[in-house]
Amino acid sequence: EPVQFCKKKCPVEVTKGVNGLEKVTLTQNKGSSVEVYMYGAHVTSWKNDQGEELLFLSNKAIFSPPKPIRGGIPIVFPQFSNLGPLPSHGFARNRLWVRDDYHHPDTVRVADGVFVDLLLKPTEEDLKIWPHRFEFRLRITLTPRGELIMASCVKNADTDGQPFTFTFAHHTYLSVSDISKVEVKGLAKLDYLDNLQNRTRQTENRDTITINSQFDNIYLSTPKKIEVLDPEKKRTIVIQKEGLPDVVVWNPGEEKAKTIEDLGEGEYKNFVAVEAAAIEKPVTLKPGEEWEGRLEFSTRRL
Ligand SMILES: O=P(O)(O)OC[C@H]1O[C@H](O)[C@H](O)[C@@H](O)[C@@H]1O
Repeated sequence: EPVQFCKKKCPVEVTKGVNGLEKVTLTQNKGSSVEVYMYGAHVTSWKNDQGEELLFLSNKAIFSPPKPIRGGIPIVFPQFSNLGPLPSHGFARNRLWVRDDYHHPDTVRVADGVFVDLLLKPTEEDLKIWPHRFEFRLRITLTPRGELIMASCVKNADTDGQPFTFTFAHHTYLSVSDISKVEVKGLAKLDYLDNLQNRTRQTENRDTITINSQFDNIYLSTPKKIEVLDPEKKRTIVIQKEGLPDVVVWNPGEEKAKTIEDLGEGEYKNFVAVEAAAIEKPVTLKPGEEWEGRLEFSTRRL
């Protein structure tokens, strides 16, 4: 008989998820929860105090390594898209991360709440395609008020080696009732790179972004706060970030969605990817140096 520590539901539970993949569930008393797969350090679910799911997860998501999981919050590291020699979006999203409960870098800000600490280090195989001894620490916190916080710390652990350079994104699939009604606020007047036009630089002239077809822009040097309004669900998802200057806004639209095998029919309507990122100015770390990023999600009634 295992010793029972928690009389109530354990705030941090490790169970087997889809296909037996290890999953960590964080819960708070008021009913909020977060689910994280060790495969990819991939958050697949976040529910607020009202028990509403805020993240989109495809009905056809494939939980089978090395396929990345379609939906939730994939970690894009050390390369965004095809901006380098690695496979698109790097490899962190299709590696098995480990629990890192005993090493808390002082530099990562601790918030009140339940959290899990995850770690990714390169295998010998990884070093063949990206020859840099990095340590990626990720603390995923669920606050007492049901907010989700992702705190990242990347270290160049190759103490007598070379500097390395990376790009990064939290590829967040936010759940929305209808993509054509969603409003993204906080990106007015900013320059962006249009991924659909060879990343040519343009300027956003709208105050509020609405999406009616395939959309794939990298907004540059964005403010710390971005809001995603869902009028049908009468709620706003608030994104606050530090160390992540860029924001990718992506939706494949109807035609492109049909070519994505792990996306169900019509499911493109039910998400908008709003990705806090560091892309335009890649991050370079000398041996021993660390980089930090912080992302916080909360909800508000409209
Ligand atoms: O299908 P994936 O490799 O997960 O990439 C999905 C999408 O990620 C980002 O949002 C890029 O800006 C898009 O160009 C890409 O299509």
